[in-house]
Amino acid sequence: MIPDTPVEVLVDLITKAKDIAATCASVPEELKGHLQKALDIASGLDEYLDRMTTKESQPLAELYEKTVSHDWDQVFKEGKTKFQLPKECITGHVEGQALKMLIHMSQAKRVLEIGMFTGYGALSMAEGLPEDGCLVACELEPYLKEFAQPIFDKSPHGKKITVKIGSAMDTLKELAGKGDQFDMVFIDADKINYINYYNFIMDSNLLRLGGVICVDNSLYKAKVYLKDTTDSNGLALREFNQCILNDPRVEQVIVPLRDGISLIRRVSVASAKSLSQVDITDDEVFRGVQGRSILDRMRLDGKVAYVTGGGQGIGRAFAHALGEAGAKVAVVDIDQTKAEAVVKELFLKGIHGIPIKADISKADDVQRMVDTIVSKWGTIHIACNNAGINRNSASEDTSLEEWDQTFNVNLRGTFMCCQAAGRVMLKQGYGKIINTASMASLIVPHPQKQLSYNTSKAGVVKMTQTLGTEWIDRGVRVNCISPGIVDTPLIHSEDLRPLVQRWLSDIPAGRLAQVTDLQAAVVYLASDVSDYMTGHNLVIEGGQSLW
Ligand SMILES: C[S@@+](CC[C@H](N)C(=O)[O-])C[C@H]1O[C@@H](n2cnc3c(N)ncnc32)[C@H](O)[C@@H]1O
Repeated sequence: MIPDTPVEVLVDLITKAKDIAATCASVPEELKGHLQKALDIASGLDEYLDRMTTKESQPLAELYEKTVSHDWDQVFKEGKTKFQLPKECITGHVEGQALKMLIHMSQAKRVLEIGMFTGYGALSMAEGLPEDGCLVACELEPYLKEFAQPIFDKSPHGKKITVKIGSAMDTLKELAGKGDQFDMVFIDADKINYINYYNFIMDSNLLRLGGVICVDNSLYKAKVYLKDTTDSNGLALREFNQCILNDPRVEQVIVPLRDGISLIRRVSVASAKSLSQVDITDDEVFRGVQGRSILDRMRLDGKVAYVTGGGQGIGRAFAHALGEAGAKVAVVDIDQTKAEAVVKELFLKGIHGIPIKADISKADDVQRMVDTIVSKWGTIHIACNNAGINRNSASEDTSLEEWDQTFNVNLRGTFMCCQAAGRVMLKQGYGKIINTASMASLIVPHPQKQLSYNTSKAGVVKMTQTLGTEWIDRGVRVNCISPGIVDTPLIHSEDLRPLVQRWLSDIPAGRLAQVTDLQAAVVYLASDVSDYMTGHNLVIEGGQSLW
């Protein structure tokens, strides 16, 4: 077996040294013992890594078997491939799993592979991609696409892979011409061209900012650092590694796995500025506020939030959205079981949550809610006052009981939440309050009759405007979201079905709102990017209030 990695070279050399020592009487036993130990360490490493790495999927195992048992010399002799392809080309189990892990960790969605061979690396990476992820694999040899495709077709992840046959450089030019961009690139083709691929990828923006290039064989059997190297591939990779080290646009680390994998990350634009010929305005727009890109700035990591009415519908969607953005979330609901169920859902997604039972129309409950959160997590940064009720009646028949009930929850309850959370926020000079109002604060939705609801929600907007202006100079922003008609199970009831048809004809968007349509708005209002917004009523109603 020809040694293919630095460790395999070591094993080869130590084995030779040990064989020589065994035939030589003058070699001390201690030296023989050290040689044996060194051999055990070096020869056991790859086998141990293989054994301790999560088992590959069935399609990958099949692809591996099919590749290593194929007669590649015969294929070449028959003229089916332009080049003689050694089966050792294959990425293999440990490296394949490492690539898949990198895809997961970087949350890459678009991946480019240069040099696919039989597709082991491509399928490993595809397994790490989300459902809507995609991987473009460049390969010179048409034979390899035919070889890999039947196994891709057997895998549920194979549909994410598009194979582009031809010279990789031609494919790169085609992709760049279309304005394509990737989160991760795996370079594993002709070594001499690595530097050309790299330069083209960087110069044509094929790699997004923050994206990663993985380069295989960057230790090239240790030839990159051995002084007596004359091998052209070894010298090319030595030069390649040095070029990357000198490039201010990226940072790199070489992981000594198998034949070495370089991880090269495209870093912030600020460090690349020196390469630019154009006059750059080096400000927060260019660098990002505190060096953070717009999506980063919308993250809520470390923030403490609560959502009232969080046990279902819009509140549940808000709780998930805030949690996905990084916040810890107290799920508050009058129904303890529903609050607990949502907290369990959050937990499954790795989000910290606590369930709190509270009736927001009761002052004691509201104060207990705030105290529970503060004693558990120390503070409150984001208060989503979402709980509300909706009763329908013709105004001439509206009872005072209905009016009071509606106002007690929708307006008085929301005020008590704003006040109790606001006191915590004002003390710390920071807070985001997001109230759920309604499109009914702007228009009179019809044909249903809901005077008390409409009026209470108009009150929520005015309260939001007043608090928003009163507290902004002490770091507390108060805004509200006004959803249009939201698609909930209630709406599909026998009674309401005729109304839905009426409503739809009133909505330019041609459909009701889904709770997921409202999620980005709550994250936006909860994050620092909306700091200049206060007292605002963010209307999300598919255009209904405009008709
Ligand atoms: C080391 S193998 C790739 C192994 C593969 N990444 C895997 O996961 O098993 C290198 C592959 O690059 C392809 N290749 C070489 N030069 C190329 C070029 N200029 N354009 C496209 N593919 C090329 C070869 O045909 C070969 O299949």
